[in-house]
Amino acid sequence: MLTAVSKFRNKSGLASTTRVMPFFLSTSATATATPLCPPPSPYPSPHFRLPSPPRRGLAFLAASAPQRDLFPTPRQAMASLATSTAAAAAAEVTHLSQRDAADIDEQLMGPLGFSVDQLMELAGLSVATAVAEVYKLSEHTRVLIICGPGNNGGDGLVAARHLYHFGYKPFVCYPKRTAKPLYSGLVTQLESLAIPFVPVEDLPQDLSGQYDIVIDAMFGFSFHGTPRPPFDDLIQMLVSLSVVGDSAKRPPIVSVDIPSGWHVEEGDVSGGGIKPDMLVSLTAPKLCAKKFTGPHHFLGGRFVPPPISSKYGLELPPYPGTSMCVRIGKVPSVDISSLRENYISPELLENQVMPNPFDQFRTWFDEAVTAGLREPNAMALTTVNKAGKPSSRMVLLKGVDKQGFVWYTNYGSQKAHDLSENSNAALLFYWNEMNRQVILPTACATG
Ligand SMILES: NC(=O)C1=CN([C@@H]2O[C@H](COP(=O)(O)OP(=O)(O)OC[C@H]3O[C@@H](n4cnc5c(N)ncnc54)[C@H](O)[C@@H]3O)[C@@H](O)[C@H]2O)[C@H](O)CC1
Ligand SMILES: [K+]
Repeated sequence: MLTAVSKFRNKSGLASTTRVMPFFLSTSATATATPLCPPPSPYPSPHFRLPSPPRRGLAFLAASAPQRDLFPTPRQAMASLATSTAAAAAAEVTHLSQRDAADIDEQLMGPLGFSVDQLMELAGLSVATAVAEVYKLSEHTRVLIICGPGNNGGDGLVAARHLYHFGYKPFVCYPKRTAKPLYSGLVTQLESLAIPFVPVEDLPQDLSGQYDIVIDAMFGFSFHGTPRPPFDDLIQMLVSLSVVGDSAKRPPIVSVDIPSGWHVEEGDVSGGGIKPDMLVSLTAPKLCAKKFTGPHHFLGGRFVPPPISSKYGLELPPYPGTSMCVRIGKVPSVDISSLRENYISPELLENQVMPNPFDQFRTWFDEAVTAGLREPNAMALTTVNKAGKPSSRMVLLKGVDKQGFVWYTNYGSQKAHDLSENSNAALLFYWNEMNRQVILPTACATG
């Protein structure tokens, strides 16, 4: 049986999970022999040696499990997770003094041939991507960016532009504009996107009602002394915001490079400063970042060339893939019950589904591939042994035709063993980005 399912909201606004179009089709016309599933021609016959899966408790599967059908040990799987998130312990990461941060800046923009515009663009992009990684657009749309007079403020202006293009709705408070072409150009770019510039006096004393994120781009590593007006009041506004008890009821504060007002090396000396929820350190964390206790610490500014790394002995986590930011420190524990998604996909009605379930599957599958989903052929396979004990794992679809869905396994695997005892199995494709899933409770055939 093939069941096509799409998550949707019905017209009454009530969330509904299924408007089901069930199809019945046999994937087991030739189901006979055991043990099962050597792959049918023309597919090659892969044979993987598998260690026995753990018999009790959780099986930790590495992300590559679908391809290789491996059961890594929990320790291996956790190591893989740690690498992929590059969750380097903060203590192992180099923290820069104020002097070294300024020196590095000078060298980048001197002998190493960078321009300030370039570095600022990359810094601002890092901030925007880190924010988007943590605060999903669906729940945090309105972003207030408070920009200071120097390059930290410039990073904020650049981040505002990128956030706009990511779909957020930025508002910029930029009270002390610097009369240099770089800054006026950034302002013109934001004006051309109709991004509102909010005067300080128009900001509500309590920012909670109007904004979903507040980005603090007031001061970076050149800050010294105590903040002068109007930044003293702006910082106080963020201090009041950060003392609101329930962090879910107020906009999170994201500080760019340094929590504004903090001593660049000593941190929040008075104890009465901003307590950001997120810090995006640029190039390398400054010494004050050791005092940061919020849940999200990221590194951005993916432009450090080897001469700088070696001269300053920089120990920095690797950036994953093509990402412009990387998390530093441990991943915060999540309240699972608070995770939710508002599905706003179009309805799926029975009369919109193709009469032939294989055609419907093929259409959806091709759409998933075209949309660039990662491993759209990954599917959960559930088998049941003769004692009725079910087990699931991810495998890769290797073919589909009117006879059914094909995947490979070897005779020694647990799934092969289960299927030799009990031909009942289920397949589930889940294409999250498209709000679609396809469920196939079925019987399995030998290939
Ligand atoms: N290499 C990098 O990592 C890059 C980092 N970038 C960002 O640039 C800032 C540092 O920029 P800089 O212009 O040197 O300094 P600030 O933005 O921190 O601010 C200087 C600005 O602030 C005024 N100021 C200083 N103290 C006070 C005070 N007590 N009250 C009021 N005003 C004060 C000062 O007069 C200046 O006008 C770094 O942190 C990164 O965010 C680059 O964008 C890219 C390269
Ligand atoms: K800042």
